[in-house]
This record gives sequence, C-alpha cells and structure tokens, in this order.
Amino acid sequence: MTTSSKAVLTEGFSVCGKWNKRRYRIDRLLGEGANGKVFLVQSGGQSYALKFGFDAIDLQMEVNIVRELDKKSPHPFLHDADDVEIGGTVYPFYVMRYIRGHIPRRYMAKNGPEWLYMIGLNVLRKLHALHRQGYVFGDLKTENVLVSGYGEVELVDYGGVTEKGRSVKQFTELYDRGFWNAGERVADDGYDLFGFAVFCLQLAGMEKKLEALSRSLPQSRTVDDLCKLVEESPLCRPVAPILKKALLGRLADAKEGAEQWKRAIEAGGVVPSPRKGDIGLWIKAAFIASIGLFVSVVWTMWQNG
Ligand SMILES: Nc1ncnc2c1ncn2[C@@H]1O[C@H](COP(=O)(O)OP(=O)(O)OP(=O)(O)O)[C@@H](O)[C@H]1O
Repeated sequence: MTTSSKAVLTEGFSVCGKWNKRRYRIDRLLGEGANGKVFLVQSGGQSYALKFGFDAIDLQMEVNIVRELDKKSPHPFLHDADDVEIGGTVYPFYVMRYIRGHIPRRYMAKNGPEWLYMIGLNVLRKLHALHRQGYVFGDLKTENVLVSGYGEVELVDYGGVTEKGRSVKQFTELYDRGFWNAGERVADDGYDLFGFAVFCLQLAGMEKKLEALSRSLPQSRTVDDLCKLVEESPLCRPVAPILKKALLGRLADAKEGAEQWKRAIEAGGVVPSPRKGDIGLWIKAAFIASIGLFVSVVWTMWQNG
C-alpha cells in the first residue's frame, strides 16, 4: 500500500471506499497533524470526520485501537475504514464520529478562562474511563481535546493510545514526562496525569514560560520548574495542589484526581455557571427530548395494543 501526504483533497471532492464502497463528500479541512489530515465529510445525510493517514501502518494501528475501545462503548466512534485510489495511488483512511466542538483555547476565549476548571474535570473523567479499559491516551495536548456545551470534552486522535505497561508510542515533547526528567515514557495512569498538568498550564496562560523552559538543556529540565509555574499562575491556584501531585506522580489515578479536582473547584467557588442563553437552550432541548420520549412511549403502547 502506498501513501502520500501530497493528496490534494478539497471541498466538494468525493471519496469512494475501494472495499466498502461508501461515498464521502468532503466539506472542509478540520485539522492537520504530523500523522494525517482530518476532514469534515457528508455521507447519507450525516456528518463524519474522515482521517487520511500519512503512514498506512500507523493508521491501521490507530484503527485497531479505536475498534478495541468501541467494543465497550455504547456510542461507537469508528464508522468505516477503507482505502481510496486517487490518480493510481492508494490512500488509507478511516471515518469516525464528527465531534462538534472547539479546541479549549478557543472555547475559553469565547466563554471565559474560568472554564478551565470544568474542562479539567471532564478531561480527568475521560482519562479515567480510558484507563479503566487498560489504555493510556499518550498524546494528551490542547489540540487533541474538543470542548462543547457546558465544558463537555471529547478526546480526539487515538494515534497515541497505548496499552498500559508498553512504551508510549506517540507523544508531544512538551507534555512528555520523559522530556522533563520526571519519569519513564511508559504507559501508566501517571503518564497521562503528567500530560494533563502540562495541558492545564498551557491553558492557564503559562505557554510562553513553558516554551522557554523547554529550550533549556535536557539535564536542567526539572519537574520543580513546572511546579513553580503552577504556583505562579493565578488561574491554577484553586487546583494547584492537584496539579503538583499530577506532576510529581503522587496521584493514585485519574479518578482520585477528578474527585479532588471537583472538591477543590467547589470549595474555591470557581465552578462556572452557564450563560443565560445556554440555560434557555438547555430547557428547550430538555422539553423537546421529553416530548420525543412521550411520543415514543405512546407509540410503543399503541403498537402493543
Ligand atoms: N472526530 C473528530 N471530529 C472533529 N474534529 C476532529 C476529529 N478528529 C480530529 N479532529 C481535528 O483534526 C485535528 C487533527 O487530527 P489528529 O490529531 O487526529 O491528526 P494527527 O495528524 O494525528 O495529529 P498529531 O500531529 O497531533 O498527532 C485535531 O486537532 C482536531 O482539531
């Protein structure tokens, strides 16, 4: 199988799978990383995210992981995996649920920095769910988290997901425990929790200082410097003890992290409240959902005589 990053795929272009014969119309580019390009596509009146991989083997490994995780999920993430032939070259791709959301920075710019607390709590809960299945996310970073609604989060990019106990296969240096001389690059709960603390520092306005520290000599990079950044950041203050424990590997797991985080933000009175417009939307959505439920109950009763 040959792959290339040079495939020119633009709006309006249709991709038809070589094996499954499903057709996807490209709407727009959602994002691009080191491993592939992700497009918003339409098929059968539904929106999906379609990822073209730059490396066929890496993409296949990613698909295998998503398939494995889907086995225990009530909402499957993977929709299709196939190849497409364009101009005589075969490109592998997979199609997944489209996540409507913004990267945290954009969400926080729109809604306020205090949303860091809700986003953080929900990321810890997502990590806990993944860890319970025996995997570590690996490449946790701000680009791989999408936020919507009341700070709800979804993790995207399963390329770094690694079975516990193995070497982390895909990571980003800035978030990597090994890079900061704070532990091994081995998939355990603490690896993701370390990345989570750096993720929070990034969102709490410490990105320039983090970048500067990351340029220092490898032997002089220490976790103590990261702990100092936590102390320096006013936004981190209510959750500082938890972030420091995450950096120092002193949290038992993401569940403990989430419980402590929740208590800290409640005690600190920093739980963000939804905007008025959003409350209205929720009430409307709940009302519509209850009508739907009522109609389906009446329908079922009528069907059963
Ligand atoms: N299911 C999805 N729904 C919506 N947007 C998505 C989805 N999957 C990916 N994206 C967007 O596409 C971007 C790139 O995707 P992805 O991270 O999978 O690519 P990558 O090449 O593996 O990236 P990296 O270099 O970070 O490993 C993401 O940051 C996200 O903004």
